[in-house]
Amino acid sequence: MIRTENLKKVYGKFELDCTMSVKPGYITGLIGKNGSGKTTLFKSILGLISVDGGKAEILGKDIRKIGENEKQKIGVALSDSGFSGYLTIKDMIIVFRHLYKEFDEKEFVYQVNRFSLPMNKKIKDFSTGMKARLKVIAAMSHNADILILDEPTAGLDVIARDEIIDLLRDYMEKDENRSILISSHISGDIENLCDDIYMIDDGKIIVHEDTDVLLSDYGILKVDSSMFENIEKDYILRYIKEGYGYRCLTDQKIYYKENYPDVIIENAGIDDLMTMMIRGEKL
Ligand SMILES: Nc1ncnc2c1ncn2[C@@H]1O[C@H](COP(=O)(O)OP(=O)(O)OP(=O)(O)O)[C@@H](O)[C@H]1O
Repeated sequence: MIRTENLKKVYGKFELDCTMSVKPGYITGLIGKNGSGKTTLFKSILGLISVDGGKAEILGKDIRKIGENEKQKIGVALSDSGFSGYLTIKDMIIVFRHLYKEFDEKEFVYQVNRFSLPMNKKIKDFSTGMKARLKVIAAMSHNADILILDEPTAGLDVIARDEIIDLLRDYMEKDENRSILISSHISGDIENLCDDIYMIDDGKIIVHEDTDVLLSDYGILKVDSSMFENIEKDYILRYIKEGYGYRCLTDQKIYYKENYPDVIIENAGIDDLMTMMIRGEKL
């Protein structure tokens, strides 16, 4: 549904260079620390900024050739843009009736009421949580096949984040060919929601893995210096020297469990993985 191939964007010393894909029926997560390039990648995919090389396709079409029909099938919520603060939800409904052929007004109003969003209040006076909920339900309001959501849970408390995650699950359940590309720097949100995870650092994809594989196969080994000298290193992706010895990231946890029963092996969450991939050294 989305495919990029060496999609490039240069801002001074920062260079985005990303190859990735979002498959139908999948929720694909993009995780990366602040400034790693998530918003730049989304804007490049959507053709909202000029790019410096590579390709991007949405729904099988080059982004530069995308027409009105395809645009109707994409729902977008970006982190640094939104609706004019001077509009109310009532005003937005009028805009959406004209903008989207498949605007589902009944469902949109249902969601607005469900989240107790005020119809007649100017959006600039909404709280962060209200604006975030509105962005997501607006992106979902017109029967899009694909949602592109940049940090939809940023700045929200845990309850509000869960609500948005539930909304996204409901959206996927309605049609098995829908897909979502979502970015976050909150690893828990990505881990709970996504089928497929890309990790971005300094504009480059550093890990791409199925969430299930990531949680089942990746692990952190804790070894002392002599064990570190002797252990099989073919499956160690990164290591960090610490007081007692070494922390090592592997994508073959079972191999070490079977062959080195005395070694402490912890499960690697997404935060551990990101820390190890970014701060750790390669052998
Ligand atoms: N319009 C711009 N002009 C110059 N540099 C930019 C511009 N937009 C982004 N950058 C730079 O590109 C890099 C990536 O920024 P980007 O906003 O894509 O990161 P991000 O991962 O979305 O960060 P965050 O999680 O903080 O939103 C940063 O170094 C940023 O300073």
